[in-house]
Formats: sequence, structure tokens, C-alpha cells
Amino acid sequence: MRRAHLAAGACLVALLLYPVVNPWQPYPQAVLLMGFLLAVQATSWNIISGYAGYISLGHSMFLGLGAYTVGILAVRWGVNPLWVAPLGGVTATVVAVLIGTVVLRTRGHAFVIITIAMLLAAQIIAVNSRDLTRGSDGITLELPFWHRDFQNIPFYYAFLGLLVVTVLFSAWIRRTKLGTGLVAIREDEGKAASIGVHTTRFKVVAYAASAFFIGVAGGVYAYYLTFINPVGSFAILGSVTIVLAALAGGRGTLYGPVAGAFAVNLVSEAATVYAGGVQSRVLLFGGALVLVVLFLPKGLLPTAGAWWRRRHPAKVEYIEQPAALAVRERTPPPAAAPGEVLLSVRGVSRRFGGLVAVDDLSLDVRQGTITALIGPNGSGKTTLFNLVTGGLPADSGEIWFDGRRIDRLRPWRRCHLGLGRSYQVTRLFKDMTVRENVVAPLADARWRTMLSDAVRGHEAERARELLDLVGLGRFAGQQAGALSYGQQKLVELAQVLMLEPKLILLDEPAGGVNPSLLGRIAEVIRELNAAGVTFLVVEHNIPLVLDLCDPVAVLAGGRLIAEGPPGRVREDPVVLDAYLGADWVPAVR
Ligand SMILES: Nc1ncnc2c1ncn2[C@@H]1O[C@H](COP(=O)(O)OP(=O)(O)OP(=O)(O)O)[C@@H](O)[C@H]1O
Repeated sequence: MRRAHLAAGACLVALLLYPVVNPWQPYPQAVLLMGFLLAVQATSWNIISGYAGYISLGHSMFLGLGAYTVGILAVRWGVNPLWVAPLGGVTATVVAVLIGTVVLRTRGHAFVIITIAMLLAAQIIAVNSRDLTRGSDGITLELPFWHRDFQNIPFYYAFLGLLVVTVLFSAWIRRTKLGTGLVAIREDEGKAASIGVHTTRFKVVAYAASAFFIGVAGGVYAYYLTFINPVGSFAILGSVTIVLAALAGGRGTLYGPVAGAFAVNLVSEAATVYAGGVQSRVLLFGGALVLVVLFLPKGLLPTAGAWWRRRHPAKVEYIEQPAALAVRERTPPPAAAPGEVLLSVRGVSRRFGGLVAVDDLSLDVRQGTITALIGPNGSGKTTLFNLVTGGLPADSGEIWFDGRRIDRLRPWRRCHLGLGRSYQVTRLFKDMTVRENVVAPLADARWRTMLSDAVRGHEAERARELLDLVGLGRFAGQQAGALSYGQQKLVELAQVLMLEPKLILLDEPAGGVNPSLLGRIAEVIRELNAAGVTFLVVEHNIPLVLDLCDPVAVLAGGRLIAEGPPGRVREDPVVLDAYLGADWVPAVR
């Protein structure tokens, strides 16, 4: 990344000097200026569509909104458009918040289509609000106030300045917990919510943040053109160009959208000069989009970066593991006293069509226990976990945790109250490093937390401690997706432990894990339990369950069929009949 920053700095110096060294070249200056404008838009778009993965095909709407705000205000108030350009950003942001609050409930194709619809709706409103916008006739603005000898050089620096600020803003967002949360949403939104990310707020903030600088740029652009009309200001081709630029350069990266914007701008210019203008541009952009998706799915910069790393592989940093486990006492003392009910599931049911997955189930988990939840495949164990953590709503019944009713709370609220969980099939954020995964959980939904550094000093230390605890300290800097399945299970455990939950729901912690790691997992659970953490464990490895857990609850057909100490449950004829099998007991004795 340092190399990329240096290269970007060198390019910036060259661009700053270009009009000074070469002042009488209006054409190349204009081409560069349009490149800056496109780069501002692609970098902004990248915040919602690259970081958070919500693809917007209507983002040029914010350019039009900025242009119209500034055009209308400049004409009505008789002020220079440049002085009111920031208000273009304000309008774009306010509209983004209003739209985002509704639209960001959808995802995938629905979101893409709605963003296009919004763009077209904005165009129709601009055509029909004649009193405000002068309809199809458009608005003509005053000519630039500077002497014509300066040509468009002031615009050149205005757009370059805007680009620098936009890139710095985007870099800052990526460095905060907001940025990590957005990437988490892109990779697995349900999981992000379960580790405390207030997904609704994060998405709306990202959408608003992705609109502001486009709105400001729209205001400056209106002055540059000195004329705006609905068709030009709310053009779908503008949105397609933004998407193409970001995809070509590298969606989700910092400099990718900038590099892509310059590349696309050059192609666009070539089309205008050599192939006859707008029609050929549409054809070229369509073809380029197909080629990028087929041959450069990650974009130019990430592909070049991967090629460079293959040629110059970095050495994996090795951190010595501590000789012994060092589990700290829980810092916030547990609310419930040992033996008191911490989680209470009361008459909860959940159906999937005609199938009753959880059937009027009641179950208590007491503070300080390692409670097992076992039962045949399909008996409703994972569904119960989803009901408790908020991944699924219950059809009926109540769920209480630490003295509070939680069944109507959103998943992140339940996490903030002290509920952590791991998944049957690990759900790490595979494009993040192991360290980033461990620090991704959020302890609360405060704005201050959201805008703080992604990895704060004490968190880095805690992440290191936890990774050492599960024996994976040396993999902290690696991509999580590169680890083995068993190692990913351990990283997910470290991730859950980051927030020091009161209760951890472990879904098949031993599934797919080799015997030596299994011993380590059991050891970690025991140590944490001794330090005050309560566990509810779903597991099919019965010897492990009987050794580790007490009490044991048995589900079958979504109902609780037995509950009690392991010695009693393993001899219960109902359990033998429904799950363990008649010949099981002699085999382990
Ligand atoms: N999202 C869903 N849509 C439809 N049916 C579902 C859904 N989730 C679970 N089920 C069904 O509900 C029942 C209970 O599934 P669940 O995953 O809770 O069982 P389980 O006890 O965790 O099984 P296993 O031990 O195999 O993990 C199964 O019949 C399953 O097919």
C-alpha cells in the first residue's frame, strides 16, 4: 500500500504542475478535467457499491441534483455558482439519506433496478417542475468570472482539489470501523449484524457519504458547462460510465476507481474523436463492460497487485505462541449470579411452510454452565440458535436474556447485550485478514465507535492475545479465506470472544476439526468458562459433549425430549431411541 500511496503522490504532483508547465494546451487540460470529474464520482460510488457491495446504477442522479441545486440558487440569489457548490453536496446527501432509508432494505437486482428508477424519476421531476427548473429549456448560468486568458485552469484545479478530498475521505472511511463494517456487509450481511454491526445505519451512512462529493462536483460542473438541462443532468450513460470506471480499476480498492476513471475517460475521448461521438461511446462502453466482467473481474489494480505479489511473495510473519493459555477474568462481571437463568426460551415455535422446525420449545441456560444442545439432524438446533441471535424471527413465544426480553430486538442489539455465536459452517469474512476478522465485532452502536479507527491500540493487543489463545497468532496478517477449515473455526471463536460475551452459542465447534485442534477447542472453552463465560453448545461429537458439558438438553422434531446431567441423559431410553441408538452406550463405556 505504501508503494501505491507514493505512486499516487507522484501523479498528483505531476497533475498539479501540468497547467503551469503547459498552460496553452486547453484540450489535454479539458480531457484531464473530465477524468477528475469521473474519478470523483467513481471514488464516491465505491463507498456504497465497492466497500458495501450495494451496486447503484443511478449514481449520476447526485451529479444532476448538485448541478440543479447550484444552478437554481445561483440564478435566484445572483451569486457565483462556485460559492454555493457545497450546497449541491448537501442536497445530494439529504436525498441519499431519504432514499437510502427506504431503498437499502432491498439488495441485489432489486436495489440496482430501484437506483435506475430513481435516476429516471429525477429526470422526469426536473422536466415537469418548470417553475423551479425551467423544464426542458434548462438553466443558463453566468460565464466564469475570471479573465479568458486563464481558460479552464481554475476548473482544472477545482476538480483536482475535489478529487484529492474525495480520495482522502474514502481512505478515511475505509480505515474506520464504518469501513470494516461495510466490507463485512458486502461479504455476509447476516453475519455482520450478528457481530454487532448496525447494518441499516451503516448502509444509509455509506450511501449518503457516496453522494456528497458527487453533489459538490455537480455544482462546479454546472458552472463549467454554464448550462444544465434534465436530459444531460440525469443521463443513464453517466451512471454506466461511473460503474465501468470503478469496475475496470478495481471495485472496493482505494485507487482502483481513480485509475479506472482515467482509463475510461481516455477510451471515451478516443470514441468521440475517432468514432463519431455518443452512439459509438454507448457501444464501446457496453463492450468494455462485458470484457471487464469476463477478463478482469477484480479490476486493473487488484489484478496487477496480485501479479506483483506472486512475483515477490512476502514472508509470513511468525509470532511465538505462548507456552500456556492465558484467559483473563471477564472484565464486565456477569450480570446473573452463577446458577441463575441467563437465557430463557419460553414456548418458542418456528415453521418453514408446513414444517415445524421448532415446536413450542422451552429451555433455560444457567449462568456459568456449558450447556449442550444435541439431537438428530434436522431436529431444530441451528434454527433455535438463529431465533435466539435474531437471524430468524420466531412465530410465537418469548426469548429472555439476562433479564430482558430480546425476541423483538435486531441482531446487533442482541450482540451488544452480550450474545455471541459461531456458525456450523464458518462464516468468516474471507477477503479480510485474520486480524481484521477478529476486530470486526462492534460492542455498541454509537456514532463514536462507528467512526473510530478500525483497529485501536488495545484492540490490536486483545486480537493478538485471542489469536495466541487459539494458537493462530502467526496467521494474523493472512487472508482468512486462505486458512484451513479447522483454523477458520478457531478464528471464528476468537472473533466471538472479542466482545467478551456473557453467553456464547457454539454451533458444532468440533465439526471438520482435526483431533489435535479439537483438544485445543475443548481446552479454550473450559478456560473461558472458568473465567465466567457461559456456553450453549450444539455438537454431534457425543464423547466430547459428555466430557465437556453439563447439563445436556436433547431436541427431536423441534421439541425438548430430555434434559439433565450427561450421565443421566446418555442412559435415557427416550434419547437412546431418538438419537444415540440402542448400541451406543456399551460402545463408549
Ligand atoms: N431457512 C429454512 N427454510 C426452510 N427450511 C429450513 C430452513 N432452515 C431450516 N429448515 C428446516 O428446519 C429443520 C431444522 O433444521 P436445523 O438446521 O435447525 O436442524 P439441526 O438440528 O441444526 O440439524 P443439523 O444437526 O443437521 O445441523 C430441517 O428440517 C431443515 O430442513
